[in-house]
Amino acid sequence: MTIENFDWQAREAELNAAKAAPEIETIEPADDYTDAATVPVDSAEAIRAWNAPEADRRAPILPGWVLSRSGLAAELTRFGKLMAYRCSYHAVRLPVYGLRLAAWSPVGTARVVGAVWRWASDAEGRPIRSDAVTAHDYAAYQGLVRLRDRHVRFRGALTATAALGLTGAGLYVGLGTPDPVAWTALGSTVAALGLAGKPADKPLVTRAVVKAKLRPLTAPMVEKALSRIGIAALSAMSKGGEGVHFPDPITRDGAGWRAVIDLPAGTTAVEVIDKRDKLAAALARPLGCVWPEGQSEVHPGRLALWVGDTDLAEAKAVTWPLARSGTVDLFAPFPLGVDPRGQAVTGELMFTNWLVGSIPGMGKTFLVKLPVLAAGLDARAEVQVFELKGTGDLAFAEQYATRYASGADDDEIEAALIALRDLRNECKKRARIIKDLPKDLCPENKVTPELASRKGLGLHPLVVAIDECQELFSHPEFGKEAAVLAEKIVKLGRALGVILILATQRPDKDSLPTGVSANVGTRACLRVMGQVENDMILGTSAYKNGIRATMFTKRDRGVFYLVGAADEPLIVKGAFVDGPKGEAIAARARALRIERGTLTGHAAGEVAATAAPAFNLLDDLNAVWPAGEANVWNLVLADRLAELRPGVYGQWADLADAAKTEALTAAVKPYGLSTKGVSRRLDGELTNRRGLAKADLDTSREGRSGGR
Ligand SMILES: Nc1ncnc2c1ncn2[C@@H]1O[C@H](COP(=O)(O)OP(=O)(O)OP(=O)(O)O)[C@@H](O)[C@H]1O
Repeated sequence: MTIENFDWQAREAELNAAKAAPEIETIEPADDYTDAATVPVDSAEAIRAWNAPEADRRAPILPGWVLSRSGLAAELTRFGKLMAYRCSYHAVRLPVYGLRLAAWSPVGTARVVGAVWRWASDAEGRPIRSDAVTAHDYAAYQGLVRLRDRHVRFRGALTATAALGLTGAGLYVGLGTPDPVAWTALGSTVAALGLAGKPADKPLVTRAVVKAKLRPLTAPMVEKALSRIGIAALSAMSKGGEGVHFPDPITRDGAGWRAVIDLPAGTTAVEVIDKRDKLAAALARPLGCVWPEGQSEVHPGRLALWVGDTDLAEAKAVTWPLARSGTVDLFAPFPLGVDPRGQAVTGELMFTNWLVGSIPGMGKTFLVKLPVLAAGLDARAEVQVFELKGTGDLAFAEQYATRYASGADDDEIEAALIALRDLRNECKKRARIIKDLPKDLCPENKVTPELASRKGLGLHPLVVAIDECQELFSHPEFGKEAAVLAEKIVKLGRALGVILILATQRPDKDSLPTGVSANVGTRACLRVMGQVENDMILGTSAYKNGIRATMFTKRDRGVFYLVGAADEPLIVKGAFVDGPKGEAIAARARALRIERGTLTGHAAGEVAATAAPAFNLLDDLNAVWPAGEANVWNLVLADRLAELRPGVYGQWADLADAAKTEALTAAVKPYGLSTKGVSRRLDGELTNRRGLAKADLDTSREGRSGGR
């Protein structure tokens, strides 16, 4: 449209109509709005109608440390030790305090005598009497003098009596035979006079405990610290931006303070966790005292900040409650360590596999010791240990383990592989046993404590620990098979009482199969250097959710994130069991097995299972058997076996058909299996070759598997 043909009249009418319209548009519900921005977004009706879910959060009646036995013991011990220290400190200095009091007592005597004299002579009335004289008010003066005389008479008599009494007592003490009462009276009098004569600027006792500059955590402190850690939304607080909110009061929690904070809208707890070191600097506390955690179940912007009195890394090593005595029921939790508040943390072994990871030297092997020892202290459990570093860190387990190997060579790595193969078969065997059990004995199709306790049934807990498992999984020859087996065991063994504990110092996808890391239930991660390792051990998205073992420093030995043991991820300082203690506990584990009659395998001096043949032909045949076939030719089976395990049967693949048939016939003979003629139609012609029957194979396998 050009300016010439613009309809001025229409436009003017439009403007007039607009002027006449009311300034505020009233909105009727039935209006047909075309402009969404004009629709009110807060509906009072909807708010009224909303039946809000119960969201009260109740503060605990008693602080956490009172309810936990270890927390209470820790607080009482701390208080008792402090008191004992204070008493000894002052007891040693008692003579000095006595001398000080004796030295000050003459001045004290003078002060007391002066005060008594002023009182007895009614000295306080003197200024008023002087005022009456100055004012020539003789009547008032006479009244005051009478009052004074009355006072002086009464007070003088009282003072004289007291003085006589004290003099008598003094003479009695001084001239009579000294007795404890007399000495106590004298000492108390001198002490009281000494205190009365104490110069105002000199203390009698020196301070036993000079308080560290620890101040209670307060809201302004937290706000100030948060505004200094370099997060824009938090820095804006000091310039009048949106502040943080404290939904709960800051409370004492264990040996530290706990603040729950709602961060400004749009800021997540993870952002703060990421800046833990800056937060510690802003609070002027050691890094090991400052433990921020997210509470994503409430909302991602909720931060729980715990500031301890002492550095977790500096704290004394945690004693394992089972170190001296006690047994374990693997169907119940066993002690693992303490959280930063000092509260006990437990772990479980039944129905959950374990994955432990960290960079070298942070306490991984010490942590693996705990479940291995706990399994030892349950006499029902069969324990197998493979320590593929070769330093013998888990050698204590030789006392009770059915299989044990320590070393970084192929022999030990192969021993671990053989154990995995056998575990896989054990899983199959147990699955069959469980399937055949009456439903009332095994309602959930998994091992129960009763079933695990039945001797001979073969459903006892079977715990297999592989330390430095990256050596196995990244092995050029055994790695692939081990990965497949471990994944199957981790997935199937759990309910069958077959538990794997895997520890690695190289959590990457070549050293730790993703099928294994994705299916493990209990994860413990000591210090790692990056997000990938963190998530490999603690689970996908752990890093994103603020569960970051990267925040541990190199001083945090034995400190780890534990996921899967409780509803929430926990920071734990693991119990410390040194070499001699480990041996002593293992000796108890051995004694328990001897008593129950379950000491077998390596610990019983039998030729280690690691020396067993590197394969079990019958199980391998079962694994490659074509589904649904009753009889199969040898040469088909030989080809399949060669494919399954090239390192063992690979040479058969190159043989002629007849030689293949012969080789397998010879190989199965020692197992009591014999071949028979099996007919097949080949290119329309019926061909007969040597083969095996599934029924015969099953009978032989049944015959070889025994119960524990
Ligand atoms: N719970 C703990 N409390 C205190 N110190 C511990 C704890 N666990 C381990 N440490 C210390 O950490 C050191 C290293 O522990 P450990 O040998 O278990 O490390 P690692 O991670 O297994 O190392 P590598 O991967 O090289 O085998 C130990 O010598 C021990 O002194």
